[in-house]
Amino acid sequence: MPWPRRRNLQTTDETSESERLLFGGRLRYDMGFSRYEDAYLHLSLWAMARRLPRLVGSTVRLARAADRRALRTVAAAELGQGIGQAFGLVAVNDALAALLSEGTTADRLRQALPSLLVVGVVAVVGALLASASTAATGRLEPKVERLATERYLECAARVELSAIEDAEFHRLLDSAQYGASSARRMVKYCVAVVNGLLAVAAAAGVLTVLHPVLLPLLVLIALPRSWSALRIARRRYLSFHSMIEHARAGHLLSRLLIEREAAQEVRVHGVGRFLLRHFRRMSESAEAEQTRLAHAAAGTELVAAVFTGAATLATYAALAGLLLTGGMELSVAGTAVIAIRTGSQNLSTLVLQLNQLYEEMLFVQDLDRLCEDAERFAIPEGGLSVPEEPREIRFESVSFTYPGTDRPALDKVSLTIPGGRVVALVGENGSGKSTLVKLLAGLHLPDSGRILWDGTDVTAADREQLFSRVAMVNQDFKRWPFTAKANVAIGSPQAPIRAESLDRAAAHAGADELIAGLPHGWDTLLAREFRGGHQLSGGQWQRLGIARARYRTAPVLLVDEPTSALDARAELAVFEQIRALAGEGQTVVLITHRLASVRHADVIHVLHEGRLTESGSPRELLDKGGVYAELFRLQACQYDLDES
Ligand SMILES: Nc1ncnc2c1ncn2[C@@H]1O[C@H](COP(=O)(O)OP(=O)(O)OP(=O)(O)O)[C@@H](O)[C@H]1O
Repeated sequence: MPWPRRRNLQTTDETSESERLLFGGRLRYDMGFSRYEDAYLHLSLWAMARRLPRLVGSTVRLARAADRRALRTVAAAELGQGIGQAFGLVAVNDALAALLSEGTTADRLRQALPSLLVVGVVAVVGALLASASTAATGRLEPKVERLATERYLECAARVELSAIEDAEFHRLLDSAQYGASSARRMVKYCVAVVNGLLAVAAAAGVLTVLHPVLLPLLVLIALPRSWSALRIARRRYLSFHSMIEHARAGHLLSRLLIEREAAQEVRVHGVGRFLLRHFRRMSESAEAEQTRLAHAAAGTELVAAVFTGAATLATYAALAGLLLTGGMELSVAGTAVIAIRTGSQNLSTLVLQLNQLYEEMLFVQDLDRLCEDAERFAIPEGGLSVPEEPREIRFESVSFTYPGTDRPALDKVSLTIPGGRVVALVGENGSGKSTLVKLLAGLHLPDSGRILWDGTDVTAADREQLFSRVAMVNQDFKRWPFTAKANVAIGSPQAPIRAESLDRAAAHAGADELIAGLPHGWDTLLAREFRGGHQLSGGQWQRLGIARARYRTAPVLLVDEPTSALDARAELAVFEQIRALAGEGQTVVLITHRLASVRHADVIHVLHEGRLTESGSPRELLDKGGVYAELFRLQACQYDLDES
């Protein structure tokens, strides 16, 4: 049974005005060119049936890892119910045969009594087993979801920074997040499918015994519905994938409307109405896609219903024919009707559950694929050891271009960062300073050239060790929505928290008074979205960020615009402190646009459009009269500063 042609799978075509204005164009993936289609969606009904055991197998493995005892209970209870159903049908057959036989009513009832008793016992045992299975499944499901979520988070956390910035990987992150809840539901559907299979097998067995022609007829009844269910599921999944970025954008708009950072502009500039209008437009596009899917599903279901009806008619016609030609007894025909009804009901339920299992499987496969990709993009483990206190860090003709861009952010940069000194990176916006720092920290690797920590090439270095040698405060350092204590201690998250180290780090960053003034001191929650949360100003956050980097006590400190939000006095104090660090042997790489603040740096490197244009001490650069000297004088004029 072939899958629908691609033409039928396209999502609604229009690009909304909102997509164009806010996001620069169409937010739909063209699934026709996607590898997903080939790899995972060319599934015929037969191929799907063949995959089923592997599918159930992988869920069972996950469930076994989650709770072996609960799994055993579920398996035993489901098997018991299946066997019970077969016994039940046979007993119904015997009871009917007894009831329809010759003799008085009392005799026939007496004859049928043992079989009726079996039917009753089977029903009671079945109910007990079903409740045992429900309890165990309820215990199992959340554990399976937790395991799958942990797997998702681990995969996401171990990849290179470039993967996180990659749109394709992001899409996978988006869709795979549903994998964990799908894994949870797969447990339920697996149980239901196994249960359904046993029930269908029981009905099929009874039907085959009654008359061999009845079994293929039963299958015929179920086929159209299976076809339609799988076709609809596949269409839905494909649509989900092609619309995933659109859905994310819609979600983003609704979040922007309520988030704190945007709240002021939302009100003063009237952005609320603007966002709401675009939210509505985006939602309308999504609704149009849902309508398209619903229409397609209705058509498919109608076709399936016609075939199911025809197959049912054929089945009952065959039964009537058998009765009329004497090919079947009346009592047997009675059981056959019951078995066909139960069997086709069971089959329909089975198909529905298989379909749900299939849909969930697609999302679990996304999670699998994420983990495969995460493996490919993973930050490698092990490597050359990185010196604990490097004498120098050298860039040798380093070039780097961000994935998806044409212009190199760094172009053949060669420079030296002497250990235990303050080195300033200076240059206009977009000249490559932050990129240089990211490469220095091992967050990106150079496309060409080498970065050497003494003799150790960063590309071959043990990256975990490299990260442990670096403390970082960048422009958009994370403002963790935790307590002040956690916000500083997170600088060294593996180490036990020491109060005196916290106080020292705070004093260093000029944050000691700030901490003392907080309502609960170090234990004050710095997230207004929680009850009792406290709001810090930008400059206060920056002090905490600096305290965090200080708390980490790594040999190399990378500070990117550390003082942009600080008042003049605090800025001066922070630079004093940073200079003092070099005195203690720490290497400091400092990015700032405040050139007066780097007058006391040991070395200044000036970048322009990704290239190194000047290097030297502040005095040398001023004397040289190049870009630094010009920028410095410009700023000095503004502040009426003297060169000295
Ligand atoms: N994650 C990224 N993906 C793609 N391009 C990037 C990324 N980050 C920076 N760039 C580009 O790389 C170039 C250098 O950026 P970088 O942030 O290193 O400059 P900078 O000197 O630190 O600028 P600023 O002074 O404004 O902070 C810019 O053209 C920027 O657009």
